[in-house]
Amino acid sequence: MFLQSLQLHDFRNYAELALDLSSAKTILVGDNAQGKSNLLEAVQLLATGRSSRALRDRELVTQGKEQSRVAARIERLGGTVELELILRAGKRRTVRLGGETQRTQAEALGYLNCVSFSSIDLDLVRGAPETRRDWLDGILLQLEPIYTSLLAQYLQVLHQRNALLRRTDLSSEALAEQLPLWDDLLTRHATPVMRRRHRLLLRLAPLAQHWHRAISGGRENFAIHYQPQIAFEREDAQSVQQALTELLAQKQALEVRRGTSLVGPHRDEVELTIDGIPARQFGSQGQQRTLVLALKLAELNLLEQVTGEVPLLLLDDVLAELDLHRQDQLLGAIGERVQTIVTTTHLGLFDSQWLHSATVLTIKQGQVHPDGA
Ligand SMILES: Nc1ncnc2c1ncn2[C@@H]1O[C@H](COP(=O)(O)OP(=O)(O)OP(=O)(O)O)[C@@H](O)[C@H]1O
Repeated sequence: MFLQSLQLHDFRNYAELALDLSSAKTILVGDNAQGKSNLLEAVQLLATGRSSRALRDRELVTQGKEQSRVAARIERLGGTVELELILRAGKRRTVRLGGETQRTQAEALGYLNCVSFSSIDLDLVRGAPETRRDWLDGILLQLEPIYTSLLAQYLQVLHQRNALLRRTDLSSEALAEQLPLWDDLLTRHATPVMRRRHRLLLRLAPLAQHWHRAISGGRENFAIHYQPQIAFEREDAQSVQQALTELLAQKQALEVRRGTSLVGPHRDEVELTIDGIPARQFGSQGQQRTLVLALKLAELNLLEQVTGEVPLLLLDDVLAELDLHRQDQLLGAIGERVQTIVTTTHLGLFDSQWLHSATVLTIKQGQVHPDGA
């Protein structure tokens, strides 16, 4: 897969951009706050429908403007794909594929696959469980676009069930009457989300272990496990839903007291251990970085295995965070095959061979100039 071009209109600090990407490696260099991350964010948005930095489209549309346009031309094994996204402050998005408006955004997912790695990802190991859940979801959205609607449906049911649990005007009898319906909906929508997360981690684990051994020199034993609140002994849908229903029954009194849902994939954890010890609390900074790098490289391999296309790699200001050994591992893994866009404030951080084979573009106040301009 190759991202041939990117066009932006009134997106963040870009009034107008038409960028042709011709080499496998592009380095975007510029001072802080010039628009480097904004450009990668636009690519991420086309790949996953989400931004890791913005919660609302309003933040993505240039201040004072009504709407943004983000478009790309992607070369895939099956042919060239034109993707287009219109973002509006406070309104629905429009998604076009080959010029045709799609009914839902999910229909335009899966055409551009990318792995993003930024300094925020260093929180993948030490951050809150939500960070790891978001990471899994971001991969699943690309692997199986239908996951977008599975997750959205679950979150909607969760939201409505929480609203019910918070109601103060209901008698306990009235609540007890209404809850079983919501329990059924919650467990029914929770099950496909959890089964997909579980399967994803089973596939990611050996790949991440391979990279971890390569980077750490095989000295440590890394394990990664899905840790939902229920035992995943039997993973067929019926067993998972049954286990969730039983747990809900146990927690019901507590849920009513707290006024919130305490069971479901919104409480999932992903456990990362080094030699059996949780990396989150006990890993050194170096160990945590090695882990994150191994997870990202595993993500790259998995996307390629499943889609049959080499995904695009977006490295946002992250090389400076890695020591020379880890940089070498990363650059070695990328090799010549993986189209990579890297942002940096200093070209001095790059390996000279890499620098020679890359196209260097300077970003200044939302404009892109060829190197040296
Ligand atoms: N909706 C928006 N409208 C207009 N400008 C915006 C909008 N959102 C962000 N910006 C501008 O984009 C710039 C930030 O760009 P970006 O996050 O890409 O920085 P960067 O070049 O990656 O720098 P750093 O190295 O600090 O991360 C800021 O100048 C900010 O004011």
